[in-house]
Parts: sequence; C-alpha cells; structure tokens
Amino acid sequence: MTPQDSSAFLLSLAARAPVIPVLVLEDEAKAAPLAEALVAGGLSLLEVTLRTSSALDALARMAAVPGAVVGAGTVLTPEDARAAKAAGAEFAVSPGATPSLIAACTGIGLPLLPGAATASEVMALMAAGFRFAKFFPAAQIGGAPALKSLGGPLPQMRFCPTGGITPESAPDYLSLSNVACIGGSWLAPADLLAKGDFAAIRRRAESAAALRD
Ligand SMILES: O=C(O)C(=O)C[C@H](O)[C@H](O)COP(=O)(O)O
Repeated sequence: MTPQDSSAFLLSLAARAPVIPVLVLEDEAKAAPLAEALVAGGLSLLEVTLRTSSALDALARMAAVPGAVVGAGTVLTPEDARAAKAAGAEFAVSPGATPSLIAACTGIGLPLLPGAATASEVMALMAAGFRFAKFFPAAQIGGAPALKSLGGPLPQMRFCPTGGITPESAPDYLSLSNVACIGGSWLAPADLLAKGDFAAIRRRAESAAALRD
C-alpha cells in the first residue's frame, strides 16, 4: 500500500471517531474486555503500543472483538511492522518515520501513520506521498497553536496530534481544520486497567466520542 493510499485509508478510518485510545497493556487477559468497553463507548479505532511483552498477544485478542479496528503503536522498525501485521494489526502508528519503516509498511500492505514534529519532517512525509501524520509529542512541542501554525504553509497535511493531550485540551485540537482525530492514553490509564474498571473506561470513551457530536 503506497503512502498516498495509506493516508487516504487512515483518513477514512479517522472519520469514525474523534479519539484513538493509546493503550499500554501489561496483561493480555485484559485485552478483550478493554476493547469491548472502548467500542461500546463509541471508540472503534484502537492503538496498542508495542511497548510490553504482552502487546502482540493483546493486539490479536483485541482485533477479534467485533467492531474494533486495531492498530499497533510504537512501530519503530520493519520487524515491528511485520510482527504487528502478523498479529492482526490493520494499521501501524510510529512516533516518527524512517525510509526503511515506510518501505516495509508499503511492501507488506500495512497502512502507516508516521510521526512528525517539525515542518521539515512534515515536508519529508509529504514528499514521500503522505497526507496524514501523527503530530508527536503534541502538547510538549507547542500544542494546538503549533499545529495551527504548521497548517499555514502546509495546509495539505492532516494530523492526529498525540502526546500530553487531556480531556480539557482535546477540543482545542479538534477545532483545527488540519486535525482529523487525536490520540491519547487518558481513556485507559494504568490504574483503571490494573483495577479492571472497564465501566469507568467505557464512560471515558463515551465522553471522548461525544467530543465530535
Ligand atoms: O508509543 C508511541 O508510539 C508514541 O508515540 C507515544 C504515545 O503516543 C504517547 O505515549 C501518548 O500518550 P499520552 O501522552 O499519555 O497521551
């Protein structure tokens, strides 16, 4: 899948929900109930970060939940991309981008949401054919005002800002014309996951889903 097709596909997915929960799973047994809670709350796009030993198993279990569209996050290398695809990931998210990662995702047909933090990085992605990128780490590099400024000279590019976004700051990002959706870990924080409080996670998902009503 080319970068152009990748971005078009992911932009169509982003229209489904304003927020992509960024998930760090230490226990794959929590994967299915977590995905069910998020989907029931109205968030169908899920990103499982490849940061834990359980991540690929968790991803596979979440991908089997009806209504869930599951991608892998923290995809850094071609090996990560291949492992994610084999586990059932429908897309990959990276905090940045390298030529080898882009080539690998193109080669195996895994849609990639590459990361960028500066105008030069965004321009390099545009030159490769992308029209949709993760803006990371969003809050720390200037937040919604920085993203709005990038949209001046680079209006063709759309973004999924991620990093340091809260329920309070989310509307500032979602109001920007170059934002397709946002990502964040606040939907399923470690304490709620440890307690198995899926009802609370579902309520957080409902509030997040309502951000674009
Ligand atoms: O794992 C990745 O690939 C990342 O790029 C990092 C995540 O996007 C952030 O960890 C989001 O987490 P919060 O800032 O807590 O919302």
